[in-house]
Amino acid sequence: MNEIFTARGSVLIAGVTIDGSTVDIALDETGTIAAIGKDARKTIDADIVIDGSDRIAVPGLVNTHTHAAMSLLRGYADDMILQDWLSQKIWPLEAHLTGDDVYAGTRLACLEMIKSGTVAFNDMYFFMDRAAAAVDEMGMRATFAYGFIDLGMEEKREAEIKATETLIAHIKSLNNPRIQAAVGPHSVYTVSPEALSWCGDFAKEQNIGIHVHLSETEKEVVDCVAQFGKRPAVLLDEYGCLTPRTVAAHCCWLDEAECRLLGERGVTASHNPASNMKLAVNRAMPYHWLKQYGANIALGTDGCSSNNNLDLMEEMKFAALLQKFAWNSPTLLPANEALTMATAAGARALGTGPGTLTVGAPADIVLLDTRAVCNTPLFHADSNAVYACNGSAVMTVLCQGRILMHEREVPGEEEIVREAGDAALSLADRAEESS
Ligand SMILES: C[C@H]1O[C@@H](n2cnc3c(O)ncnc32)[C@H](O)[C@@H]1O
Ligand SMILES: [Zn+2]
Repeated sequence: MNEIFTARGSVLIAGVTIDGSTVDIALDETGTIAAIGKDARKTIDADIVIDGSDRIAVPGLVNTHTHAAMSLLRGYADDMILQDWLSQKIWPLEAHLTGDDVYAGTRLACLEMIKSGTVAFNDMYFFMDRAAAAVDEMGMRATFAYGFIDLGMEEKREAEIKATETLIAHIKSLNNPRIQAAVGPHSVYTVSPEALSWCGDFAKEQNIGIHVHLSETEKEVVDCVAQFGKRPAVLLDEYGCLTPRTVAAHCCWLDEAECRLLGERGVTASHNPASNMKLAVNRAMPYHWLKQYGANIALGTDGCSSNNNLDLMEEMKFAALLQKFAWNSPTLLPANEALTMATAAGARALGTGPGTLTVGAPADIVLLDTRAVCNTPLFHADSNAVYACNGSAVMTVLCQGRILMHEREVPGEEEIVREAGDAALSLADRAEESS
């Protein structure tokens, strides 16, 4: 293994391009950006030097909505409508998941995210203690929520409460600043009002965030209004589930008043354009209203079964294009705003720092290849990053100053891919046998 992955200490990224200027970035031993500038190399006696020539530095990307271990379900069930997809294909398969599957799937997801420039993600799934172990080994940051689904059944609610409490106690016991916990009520159509109320109270008591699917489909809104007499965001608010630490995924069918509500509560709306288009949810998140009312707007990929990859570089382009197309406005969501969604807004959502390349910020840094075809010519770096490149332009990734990928090499890649492939086949076999 390249010794750059095992060496510890201060790091110098020498002669890298930021905003069109060539500078050094000096990182101290704690993984913090200590200096940026032409003479930053003089501020440290670097243990590790990374050559930054032919590289553009951007902040590490943050994926604010995914189900990482669904990497095992990539291509398992495509081209279906959401309710059928979940109830006929995904949930029956997930009933056979084991902790070992989630560990293997999360490692594959981490590998894929690292290779496309993501350093942190917001995860909602099952066996999250094993997902956390995978993330710790891979060196990324993540926030883990157990996917709470009670379907209105009291017995199930008790079990989901226990699973949530157990996960949060476990994550807190790790005392690892890269690994956080959240409460994860799946949605208003799978979680009873009693359970939503418990989730809101528990998140407040534990001083942690909430991760929820919100207004993904028109059916969700219509059914919610028919059952409860109010729209999904209003319902969530009633039960204390809209807070400055809530990440609401999708938000496609919010009306203007709900966008104002999200803005007032300081909620993060996680836009997942590829998943929304693939599942044909038939409306794009109202970016313009959410922006107007001050909501934090970030980006997510959703799981690998509805995307079908975890490349946030690609997702920036989907976001910018979908918004323009859906709302008939070529000026909506320009490249610099797509980059902000994928970096600073995501970091704000998960509390992982400013999500910018600034002195004092965590050294979560991605180096893009200026010699890649997608970066030639290089009139506007933001434009190329959003509209021309995908994750394959990412050459080096650092998280908290630790080098996770260098020159596209990630330690252990072959074994991670092999084990995840085996786990996916075995999972599908077990599901097949029982059907
Ligand atoms: C945590 C549970 O959420 C399921 N899931 C994955 N993608 C979506 C989606 O787009 N909408 C709703 N639910 C989703 C996942 O399979 C788990 O069961
Ligand atoms: Zn989802």
